[in-house]
Amino acid sequence: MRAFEVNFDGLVGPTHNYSGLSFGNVASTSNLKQYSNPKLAAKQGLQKMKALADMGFKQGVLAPQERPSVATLRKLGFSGKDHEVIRQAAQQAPAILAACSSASSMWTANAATVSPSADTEDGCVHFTAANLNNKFHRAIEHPTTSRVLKAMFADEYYFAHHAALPPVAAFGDEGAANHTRFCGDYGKPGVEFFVYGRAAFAHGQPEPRRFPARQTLEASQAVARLHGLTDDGVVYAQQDPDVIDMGVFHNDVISVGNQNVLFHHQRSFLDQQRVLDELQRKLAAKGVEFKAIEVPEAAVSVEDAIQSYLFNSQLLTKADGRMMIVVPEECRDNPRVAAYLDTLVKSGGPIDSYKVFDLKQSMRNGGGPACLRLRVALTETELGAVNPAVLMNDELFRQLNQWVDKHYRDQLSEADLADPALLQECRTALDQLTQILRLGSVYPFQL
Ligand SMILES: N=C(N)NCCC[C@H](NC(=O)CCC(=O)O)C(=O)O
Repeated sequence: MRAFEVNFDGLVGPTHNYSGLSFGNVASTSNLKQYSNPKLAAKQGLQKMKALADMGFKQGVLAPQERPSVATLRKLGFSGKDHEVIRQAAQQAPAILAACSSASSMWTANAATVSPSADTEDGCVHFTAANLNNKFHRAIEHPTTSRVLKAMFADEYYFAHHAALPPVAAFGDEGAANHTRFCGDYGKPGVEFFVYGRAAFAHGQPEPRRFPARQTLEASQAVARLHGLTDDGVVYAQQDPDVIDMGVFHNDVISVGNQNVLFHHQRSFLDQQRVLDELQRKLAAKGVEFKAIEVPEAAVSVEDAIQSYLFNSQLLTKADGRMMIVVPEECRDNPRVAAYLDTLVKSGGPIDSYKVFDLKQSMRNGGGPACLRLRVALTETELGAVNPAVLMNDELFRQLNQWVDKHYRDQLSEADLADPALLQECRTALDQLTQILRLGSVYPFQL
């Protein structure tokens, strides 16, 4: 049966702003207090989705969340009517209001880890929502993420949903940003590659000293167990801790994979050769010839990789079987990265073209093309069981642009987050969105 990779991109929410919330993510902390443009951010994301859908790639959309999260503010002791909760938080704890207002669910690579049916014991597609435990503003995402995913992948015959792992640092889980699936055909059994930043229950193992390691080995192992993966279909690797300390806060900032290809930096993993050998061996046992494209530090430094987001790219298989790499404009603006990309596509290797998108609104918070999408490999039958209203086409693109034009502001500052009208605007917009995407009631204000 035919099978596809479907990319579900996060629709940027109406409260998109720059609050410097992610210690260890250089773009986030350095753009603190800049004015954001939520309308432009949402449109940049929609442009990418539509352009890729028009090129023949399967593309879906994942809804944003209700922000500010009044429910979270109430848990923290702010009380009264909703607008009073916001007023109190703005006066007493503006940084907490900002955290509760983040549109960070747009980076759907962090929404969940997904294992396709060909890899799992029970033959279902498995989803585990990521607890995003390392950052408060992201740790509040998973309950709504789970409801939205269930509204998109509702059929229990095909889709199995797991709640987020226990919300403690030892099980810190950042979802698909640290997970790559290698395979031949998307519908055939593959090897799932889990990359972690530290082992929580081991002592004396290397770990970063400056910035946090968000993902633990134990979290990755728990997800593999929940999904019913077998040892011959799993490889674990530790990210180089020194590189985390330079600002590589997720593995998808230093490597990306698709089918049998891994595109990665020379300094991606600890014990890199062992990792590559294990991937090669386990894939060979499934009849797949693994190809690693290693970018040397001499061609693109770790700093350039972080600044340009070369590896936070999408590798997409075209109809002719060759791959296209989707990169942010920052890659073209960096002369060393631009030169590398030109050489790469002319090298005769599996990647023979690249496509550039302007995603600056998201990039300023450390979110490139790969952060903005959750990959779900599906057979034709499974794709037929997905809520069709979330799949991108001309009509949905038109509707969503119109919806953004109607409800989004084109400027947002920290002070604007104190405006109680913003909450109302957000709820009105999301209520309509759940009708467009036929999600039912998924937001706290709707429950
Ligand atoms: N690499 C992947 N897959 N995702 C990128 C996530 C960026 C996100 N930034 C933020 O949450 C910044 C929000 C702010 O500072 O306002 C984060 O650090 O978790």
